[in-house]
Amino acid sequence: MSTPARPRLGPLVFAYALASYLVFLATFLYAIGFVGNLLVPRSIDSPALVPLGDALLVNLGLLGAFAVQHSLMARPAFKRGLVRVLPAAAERSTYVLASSLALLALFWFWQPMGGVVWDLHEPFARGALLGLYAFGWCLVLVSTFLINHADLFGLRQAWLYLRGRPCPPLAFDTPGLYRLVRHPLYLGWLFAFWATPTMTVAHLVFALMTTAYIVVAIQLEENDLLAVHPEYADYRRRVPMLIPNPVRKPPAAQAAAQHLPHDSKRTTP
Ligand SMILES: C[S@@+](CC[C@H](N)C(=O)[O-])C[C@H]1O[C@@H](n2cnc3c(N)ncnc32)[C@H](O)[C@@H]1O
Repeated sequence: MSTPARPRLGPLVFAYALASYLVFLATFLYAIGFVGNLLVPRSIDSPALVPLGDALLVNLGLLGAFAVQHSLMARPAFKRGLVRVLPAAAERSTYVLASSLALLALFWFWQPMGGVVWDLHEPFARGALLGLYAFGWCLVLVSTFLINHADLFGLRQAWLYLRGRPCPPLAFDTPGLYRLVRHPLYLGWLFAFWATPTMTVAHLVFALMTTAYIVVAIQLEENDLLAVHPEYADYRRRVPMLIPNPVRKPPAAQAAAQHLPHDSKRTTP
């Protein structure tokens, strides 16, 4: 059997993917410190430097810029344009790098606003909210592994390209938490952005705007998923978007109730 030819740009594309992934990792860690006011030089609640109105304008601009970058670059038409100028194997890494840089810019130029919306003093309540904060970030990380961490961050595509192998798209799957809700990763973000013992005005603006963005992003993402995976329509009918339904029957019981065979790993959450 002949070994596949290795593309000339393989090592470069793989190095780019690795570098983009490292930038993402640094951004992810910084985000935990930024939102939680932990260990970073500039956080969401650093001392206010400019008047409230100016700070609000800057922050809304930063959040808007991130939303536009993140959603525009995820659209299939944009991706088609990008792979005319870049190897397809570098497309996802470019998205990861651009999203990380947009977030780092947001963290760096963010203007704290002062003002306290709520501040819990009771140690148990504070501990509980900090626990939910940590839970949110863990949920984000675990969800990336459930979908496919290496694919989500462009490493799989670059690795297969380096080896001269084809990169078939992943089949649609609904593993683990994806059987409870359709968007566990976004749910993790919601926990991470809202669970705080001290809610400031700046933090509230951040949480409100990111929540609005998540709702819009879900619509766009689901339209794209429906176009590629027709079985998503059935999945969407049966599995809640963000809030698990504790009385929902497991899939096997649903199939039995409807006298349907229960055998599909991929299409039955
Ligand atoms: C940042 S992830 C967020 C996934 C999901 N919205 C969530 O909150 O867990 C976005 C990528 O995941 C992919 N995706 C979403 N649901 C998926 C599923 N059930 N199986 C595989 N990929 C999925 C989308 O196509 C998109 O490329």
